Amino acid sequence: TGLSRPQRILKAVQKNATKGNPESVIAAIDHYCRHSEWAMNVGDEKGLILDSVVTEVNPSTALELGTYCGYSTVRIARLLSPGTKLITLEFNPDYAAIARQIIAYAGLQDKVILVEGPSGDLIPKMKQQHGIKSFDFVFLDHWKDRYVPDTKLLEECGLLRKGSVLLADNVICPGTPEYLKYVRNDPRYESRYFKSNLEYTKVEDGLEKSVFLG
Ligand SMILES: CCc1ncnc2c1ncn2[C@@H]1O[C@H](/C=C/CNC(=O)c2cc(-c3ccc(F)cc3)cc(O)c2O)[C@@H](O)[C@H]1O
Ligand SMILES: [Mg+2]
Repeated sequence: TGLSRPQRILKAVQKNATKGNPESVIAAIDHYCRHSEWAMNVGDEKGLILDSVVTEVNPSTALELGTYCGYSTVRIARLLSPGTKLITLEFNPDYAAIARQIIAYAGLQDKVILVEGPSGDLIPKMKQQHGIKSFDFVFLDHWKDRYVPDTKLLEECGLLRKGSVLLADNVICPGTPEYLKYVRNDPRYESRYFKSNLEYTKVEDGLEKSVFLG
């Protein structure tokens, strides 16, 4: 049945981007997904908000839930200071295989640890497997009904500290009503909504930035 969408995205990167140049990888994916076929990357518009939050936090430890093709993985990893790593969790082995190639094409393989498996199983192993004390920054972009359980799991595992920043994609479209209620009503979080548009469309979507107050 031919190539999968992630495989077609990888081909667009190999055809149009320059090896070792993350900006060109990002541009190649955005051009392909805007002009050829839509895909659920955070995209260029919300990507600028992601960039600004990552730059502001300048995390020593960062976690991404839901790698997909690695588009936001590349966006985040390209901004990290030397010696810091992004851990990204992906349970679909086919997507993980494509993402590894896209991350490597961008030359960012040394800044990214892609772990295959469901986040619910992997989060409790972060301390022991990767020597993580806590995460300075977490990007949530996986199944939308997993945002609340995984946030609670991060709290329970002691992986959030005073000042940890959670940034959640798609809080309007497809929407994460339970998550918005959770982070906006819980006094341990200071939340703010960044209005934007669903990737490659004019439909409203946005990112919710929530600072854990400890
Ligand atoms: C088990 C926990 C767990 N552990 C580890 N990896 C996990 C996981 N749960 C999921 N994954 C992986 O993450 C990615 C899924 C991401 C899910 N994202 C959207 O559904 C989405 C949809 C739209 C949209 C679609 C259609 C529309 F019409 C409008 C908007 C736009 C967006 O930006 C979106 O992010 C895949 O790689 C999964 O394999
Ligand atoms: Mg998303």
